[in-house]
Amino acid sequence: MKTSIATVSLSGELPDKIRAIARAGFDGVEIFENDFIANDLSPREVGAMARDAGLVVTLFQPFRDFEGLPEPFRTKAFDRAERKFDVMQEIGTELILVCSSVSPHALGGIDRAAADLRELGERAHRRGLKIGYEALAWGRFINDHWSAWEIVRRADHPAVSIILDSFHTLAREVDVASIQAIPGDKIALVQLADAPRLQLDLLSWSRHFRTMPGQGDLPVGAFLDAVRATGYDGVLSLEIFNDQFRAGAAGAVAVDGRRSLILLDDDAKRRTQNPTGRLLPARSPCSGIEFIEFAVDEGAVAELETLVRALGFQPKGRHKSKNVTLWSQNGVNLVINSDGEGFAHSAYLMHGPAVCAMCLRVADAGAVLARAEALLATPFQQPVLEGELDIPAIRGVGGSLLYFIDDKSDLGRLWDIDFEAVDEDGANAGIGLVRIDHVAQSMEYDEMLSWLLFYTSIFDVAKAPGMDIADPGGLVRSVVLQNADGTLSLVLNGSQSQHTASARFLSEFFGSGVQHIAFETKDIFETARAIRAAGFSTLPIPENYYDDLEARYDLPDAVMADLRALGILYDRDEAGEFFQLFTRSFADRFFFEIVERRNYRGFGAPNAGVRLAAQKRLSRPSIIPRW
Ligand SMILES: O=C(O)c1ccc(O)c(O)c1
Ligand SMILES: [Mg+2]
Repeated sequence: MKTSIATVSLSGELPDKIRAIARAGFDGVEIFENDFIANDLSPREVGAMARDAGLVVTLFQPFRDFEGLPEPFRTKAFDRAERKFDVMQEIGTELILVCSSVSPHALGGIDRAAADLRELGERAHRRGLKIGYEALAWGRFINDHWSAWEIVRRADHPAVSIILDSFHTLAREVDVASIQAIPGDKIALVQLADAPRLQLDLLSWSRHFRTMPGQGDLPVGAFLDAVRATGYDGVLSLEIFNDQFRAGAAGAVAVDGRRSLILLDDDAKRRTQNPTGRLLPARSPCSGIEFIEFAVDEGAVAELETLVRALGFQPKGRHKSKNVTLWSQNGVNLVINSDGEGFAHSAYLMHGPAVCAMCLRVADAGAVLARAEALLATPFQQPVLEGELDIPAIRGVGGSLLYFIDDKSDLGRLWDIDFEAVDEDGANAGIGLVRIDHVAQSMEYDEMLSWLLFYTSIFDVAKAPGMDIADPGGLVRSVVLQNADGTLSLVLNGSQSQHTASARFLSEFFGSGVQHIAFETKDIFETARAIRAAGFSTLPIPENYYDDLEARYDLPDAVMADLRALGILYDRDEAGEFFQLFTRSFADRFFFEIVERRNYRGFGAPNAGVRLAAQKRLSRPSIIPRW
């Protein structure tokens, strides 16, 4: 697979874009005309810069409003094209993208357009250049690949082919099967882009909201399958108009682009009967989170231990060579690391008391690491002592670590190998927590698509439709990623406002990370009472909330009374019921949630605004006087 990306997809000036594209490992670059015009290097210098960076210039684009013009516009359009051919020859690229006309002067008529393209093809041919004709979804007369193909077919010139762009086809819901009627050797280039489903006019949707394949909702995989069925084996090029990406870090966006193409290609190969070429290691099934690790210092360790003890955890193991303790309850494991060296200590110095790592239980840890590396994740290693395990790990959100263990190697005996068992009170079964239900990570809004692709590409998790949740300081975007049996659920939260809890978390915490961890209990009322008995109060919930619950649902009086007394929130869907409560936050950094599910698959979204407001009241004095 040869890959390329349009310069319009990235931030910066043309040289920055070219460097970022080369560094991310693309084979080629599409020079977007506006980027070229605004830059002060000559066409020759731009071409040399791309080639020196190891890139082929796959395309010069776009050439607008060409076909179907009456005179004198027609002659002018051909003159303009000749000038662009000059530029292309200096840059050293063969192919120009002609996009379907939106000109008010254009006349319709397939044969008129075909004749214009034939003549343009002939002129290009004389200079050793080629034309690729693309239908813009909002083109005046030509707005789908099928009509564009009819024009290219009738132009009937060896230098005139079609350019397919997944956005234009999928946004209009043109049947991708029709692509298979186009001969592969008449496809000059394939541009790929995804997008979230939005109720928006096609042009605004395309110019502002395109995403990398896999980050949106469009069936880009089905589009690629149809393209491949034509025999097309040429370049796959990303063309992503996206406001966030234009403002983001070019290097990171380029890496996301490469990741999306590696994934798309691998997924496509897997769908074919006899995949050729090398496949990535398959997504290894994940059966849950083996442990969550907190980095603290000697000062905070006692406070955190008091909290986790109140939540029913008992010390069960001590690391053989580090200041690290395993706290457990019914197979739910928390690791508290207050060692003065190593990764956790660096994480503590950087972020304060925080979750510094999570460990996933997978079928094959080595395969997950290999897949992650092939998908451009950053592996992590630190020295371990003789006899201790070297647990495979990669960098995750906010520089934290994701460890992987499996049962097919010694990694499955982690607690026996690296830890010495402790048993203070073997009979203590905790307060009923049985599972890590989900982990919520806060991040910059602009990072969300990147981490979404990171998780969905490496693991067997799928995204649920995103939601906007009202924080008193603004809206918070929330996306749930979950595997099929629900053993791994990750919630990504980000907000554009600077005033939400999510945003405050980032600024005070020096970066993204875990903001809360939810545990499942089989009896939330008992669990809530046990937390109270341990001397901890939970997040206070306003009476107004309970009055509303009472009005909405016919819950028995005794249940209502317990909900009120214990600060438990409630939700219901078609399938079942949901109960949740929250601890007060630890060091104003992170908090725990406890949930009880009775056939309910969601996350209590209707309650999130109430929770956020309650946390806001506790977190710090409001600047708005209360009277
Ligand atoms: O938005 C546009 O005008 C535009 C230009 C060139 C393309 O290849 C495209 O897909 C869209
Ligand atoms: Mg395009």
